[in-house]
Amino acid sequence: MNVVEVKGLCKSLGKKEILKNVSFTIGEHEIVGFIGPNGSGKSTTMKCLTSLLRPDKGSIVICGHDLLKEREEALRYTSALIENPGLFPTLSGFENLIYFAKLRGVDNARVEEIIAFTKLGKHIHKRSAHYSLGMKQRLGLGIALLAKPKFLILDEPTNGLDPSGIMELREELRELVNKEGMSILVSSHQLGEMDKIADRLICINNGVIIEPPQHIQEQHAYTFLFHGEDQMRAKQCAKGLRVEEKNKGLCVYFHNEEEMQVYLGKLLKEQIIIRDIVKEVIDIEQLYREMYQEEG
Ligand SMILES: Nc1ncnc2c1ncn2[C@@H]1O[C@H](COP(=O)(O)OP(=O)(O)OP(=O)(O)O)[C@@H](O)[C@H]1O
Repeated sequence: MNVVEVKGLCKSLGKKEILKNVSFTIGEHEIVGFIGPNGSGKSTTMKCLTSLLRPDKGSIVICGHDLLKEREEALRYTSALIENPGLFPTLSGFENLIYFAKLRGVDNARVEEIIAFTKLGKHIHKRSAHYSLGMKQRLGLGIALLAKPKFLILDEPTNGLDPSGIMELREELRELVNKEGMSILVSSHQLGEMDKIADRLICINNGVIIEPPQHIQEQHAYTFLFHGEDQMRAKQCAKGLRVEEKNKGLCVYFHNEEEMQVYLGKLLKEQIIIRDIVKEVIDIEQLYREMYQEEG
């Protein structure tokens, strides 16, 4: 079942058409990266999903509830962190949490769980005005999670985070999906980061959803080295996959690990011996530039 179904979303702000017939779905337990250049319509889409903006046309269904017709039901399953976490700077992290917990009718046990999640330790009792951006983000995320949403929206959560903060966020999001069964839509214009965080990407440019090129979807590439004629036989085993013959061997692109397992199984069956395997690094940033230059 899809957690989110967006169909034919259109939104103009002033005289400008910002979203042009935007449609996509998000499945259960998925982390979906929402990428696009500055001003492409990511925040506008997210604001429509949280009911901060009303679309001119189209429909949004969250956990089976139509956001335009059954707003309360649909939003009961949704939580969002859009732009800066809206914290009260003079209150401590703990007081901020208690305030939002009361507002949402959340019990103390859940507050304790969220305090542990934020990993703020003794800082939880310090004024949030003194927190670093990473600490504010963690507290903001904690507040968004208080009511155990099924669908979490994060608008550029990596903004201002250093590489270790980004790595931590990645692990936290994966944990939320695995332990709390959440689906997450996370936006960024940093494709490199999104590529690591998300299971799948939705790309937007100029208010229009565009297909990521095939090579972005093939996120695993390995170069295999074989003896003599084995390379030709290995190529025949790769029917349906993209392959490139290189001086050093045969580079094969896979969409996921399972596809690679199937390929390795075929090599084994054909008794083709692999001399070496090298994981290729796909220059995702370069692909991104090409993609938006082509579209723009
Ligand atoms: N209130 C408004 N009135 C008119 N135009 C607006 C308004 N808010 C946003 N826009 C325009 O809508 C377009 C899309 O903005 P949006 O914030 O959705 O993009 P974004 O993809 O989230 O960009 P960024 O990555 O910079 O956050 C931009 O061209 C922006 O200038």
